[in-house]
Amino acid sequence: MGLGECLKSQVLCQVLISYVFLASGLLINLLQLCTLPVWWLNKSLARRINCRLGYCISSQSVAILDWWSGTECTLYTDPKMYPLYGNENGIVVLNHQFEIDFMCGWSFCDRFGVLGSAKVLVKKELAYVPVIGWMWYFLEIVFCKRKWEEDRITVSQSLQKLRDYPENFWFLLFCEGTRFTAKKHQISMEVAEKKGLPKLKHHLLPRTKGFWVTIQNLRGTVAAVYDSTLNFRNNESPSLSGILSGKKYHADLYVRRIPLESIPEGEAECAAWLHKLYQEKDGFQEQYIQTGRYPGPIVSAPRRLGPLINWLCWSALLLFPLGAFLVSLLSSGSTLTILASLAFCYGGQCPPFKHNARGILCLLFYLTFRQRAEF
Ligand SMILES: CC/C=C\C/C=C\C/C=C\C/C=C\C/C=C\C/C=C\CCC(=O)SCCNC(=O)CCNC(=O)[C@H](O)C(C)(C)COP(=O)(O)OP(=O)(O)OC[C@H]1O[C@@H](n2cnc3c(N)ncnc32)[C@H](O)[C@@H]1OP(=O)(O)O
Ligand SMILES: CCCCCCCC/C=C\CCCCCCCC(=O)OC[C@@H](O)COP(=O)(O)O
Repeated sequence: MGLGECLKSQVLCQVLISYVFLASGLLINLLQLCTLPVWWLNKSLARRINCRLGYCISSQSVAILDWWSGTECTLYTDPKMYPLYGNENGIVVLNHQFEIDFMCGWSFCDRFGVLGSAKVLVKKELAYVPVIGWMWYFLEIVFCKRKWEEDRITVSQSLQKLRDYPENFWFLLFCEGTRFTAKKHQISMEVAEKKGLPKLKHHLLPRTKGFWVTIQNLRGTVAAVYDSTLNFRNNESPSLSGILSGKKYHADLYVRRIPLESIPEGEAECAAWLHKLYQEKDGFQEQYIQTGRYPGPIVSAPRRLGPLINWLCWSALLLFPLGAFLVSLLSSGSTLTILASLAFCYGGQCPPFKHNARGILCLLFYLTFRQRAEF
């Protein structure tokens, strides 16, 4: 193991990264709160400011993925469509299988200049997660309760508000509605059978109502659906903790641009269209598993320096006071205080506390990533 890898695998590094993310995130949340008066004076300006502030948070996750772990993201798409990406509004339909799929999504957003304005339909519970959830509130992210009787009104209202959004945005939809597991797949295929729909091998049966309501409300605002299929090389299942400890993965994303006019308007026709799309997506997944690649050419969408610069600036800003505090602690000369601090910092690496340190570090992520067993 080289020096770089050894450094990245240190729990202390991961604690420092998390500290920078949390401290800067809360500070940015506070700044977002301060933009509230601007909303009443100049809504468009408030939205643009919040895009920049949101970028300061989400691009840290991109920096961890692209620069800290060195994960590579390869794009398969029609080169003729490439100039449109980032220069129009799009609805992204993505498979939901991997723990870090949202990070790869954000990385592609950054590569096309729409990271600050990226939107998504997320479960309401995520709105209460500090930093990310609070940031989303100011970015006008669309929350759903996964109770159609309520969502049909609230989701429509939130989508209508995006019609005069001042920046180009991508609206991400995980139509499967939850992350893929074997058990959920089995239940979902039973539903498919009851509905007389063809079975899918690599996807859950898509939930069609959210897609239909999105198309209906964003028609005229959004130019196309970006049908996107994500996979990782070597059959890897990447994890957030792997990324944090510097493990490099290789993501492949296949994107097809489908003009919105070609999607039927009626609810039943739109649902049938989405089911057909997922059958095609299933075929692309199968092809990837069999051959290690998607149909179509690879186009270059390189990682950008912005996230790295943003991350380094926040790190410098927030690690400096921490370092100054440690120096003052050491120079205090109190043996007891120094020993207590060392025990606090390194205790997490000694058995039986080894996993506790990571446990504390990942508490926030646990709240977010826990899977609902009852689904
Ligand atoms: C160039 C590069 C391109 C792309 C780059 C890629 C991406 C970048 C883009 C943006 C990035 C931005 C942000 C990313 C950041 C973070 C995102 C992170 C995480 C979000 C994760 C989530 O929160 S996912 C959960 C929330 N989302 C959804 O649920 C969406 C899908 N769901 C729906 O649409 C639902 O319809 C609903 C939520 C609107 C309403 O749900 P409800 O359950 O009330 O109704 P349903 O219609 O779904 O259910 C009733 C019908 O479903 C049938 N049924 C029952 N059981 C099942 C089952 N197990 N499977 C399937 N279907 C089932 C039931 O029979 C009913 O059928 P009907 O025929 O009567 O409709
Ligand atoms: C710490 C260093 C910087 C790392 C940056 C990473 C930021 C991560 C912080 C908080 C995470 C918030 C992002 C939310 C994305 C979570 C995706 C998710 O939760 O999917 C669950 C969804 O499928 C449905 O779940 P269930 O059907 O309820 O099961």
